[in-house]
Amino acid sequence: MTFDELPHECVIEADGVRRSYAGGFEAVTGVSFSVARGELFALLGTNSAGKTSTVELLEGLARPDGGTVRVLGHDPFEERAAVRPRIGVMLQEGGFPSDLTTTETVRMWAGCTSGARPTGEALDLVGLGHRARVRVKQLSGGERRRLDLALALLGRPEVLFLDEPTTGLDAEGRRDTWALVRRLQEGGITVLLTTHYLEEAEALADRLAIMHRGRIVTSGTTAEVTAARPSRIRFELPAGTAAGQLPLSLRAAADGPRIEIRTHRLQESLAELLRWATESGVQLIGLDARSASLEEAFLDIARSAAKTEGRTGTENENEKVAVA
Ligand SMILES: Nc1ncnc2c1ncn2[C@@H]1O[C@H](COP(=O)(O)OP(=O)(O)OP(=O)(O)O)[C@@H](O)[C@H]1O
Repeated sequence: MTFDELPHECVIEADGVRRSYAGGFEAVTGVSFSVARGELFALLGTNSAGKTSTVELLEGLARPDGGTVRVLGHDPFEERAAVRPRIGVMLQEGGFPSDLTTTETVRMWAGCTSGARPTGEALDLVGLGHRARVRVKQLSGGERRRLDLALALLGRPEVLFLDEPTTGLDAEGRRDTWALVRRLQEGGITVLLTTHYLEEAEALADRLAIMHRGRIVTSGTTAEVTAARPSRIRFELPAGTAAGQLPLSLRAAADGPRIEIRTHRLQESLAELLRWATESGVQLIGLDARSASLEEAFLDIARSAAKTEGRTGTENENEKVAVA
């Protein structure tokens, strides 16, 4: 039996989950997914898609208004005492008393954590060992996020919930956090990550789901999510050459001199374009060909969902998408 054929223990399960807020607004409208032991699952979404509202249910912070959630085989709200010691939670915004040092903060937290790591180990794990005596108010935004992470890891959790863990970190800090998350995953931890950074999901996630307006629009591995999307070839034509001169099969969206060809047959389309350019003596300026990325899949989903809802493209450009 290969590894893939072995039955994987399901550690996180959401089945038809719903959540409404006061006034009747339904923020989560029937979300289902599962995460196997040792997997990293990323929950992505447009602004206000309902990611945090969903994750809070899994963390046991609220009871779903419909459907069921299970973490490590338990209801995280009803059986909080069984679940809480085995999970680590890094909320979007942690709040610390700002006059305490990082060591005092970790010690205080350790007081309410069973089987806590030694303070120095927790700080070293997130690269804050050298900031042990610094007061929280003197830490940078990125260092505070790392302190949040140290607290989430204090009880050696089996399951880690990371809600936008790298927001506010610079590129180096973000990559350090990714490396740490990978190390933790190698040690067998299961991770549920929400992020606005598509590159972060691409770098870390075994599987992911994209949410929009309270529901999951698509899910799978990055390859599965991007498979149905077209690849893209971009270039500019030199002065004196018009888009109309391109071979018929490559007539493309032209925006001034800039041409964009969307194709499901990248190799064939590119070969045809290069043959035409060589035979016609045309120099393609800034030629760039790439397979569909998660970013494109995300934008496509946001655009088509907006169209279905009768919103304009201009409005939709406000959807928060960041590429680190
Ligand atoms: N306590 C609350 N009371 C009322 N509405 C709320 C509450 N919390 C969230 N909402 C609404 O629920 C919707 C989903 O919010 P949520 O924070 O879950 O989305 P999100 O995907 O995490 O968003 P973002 O990525 O922008 O942080 C939003 O419209 C939000 O305004």
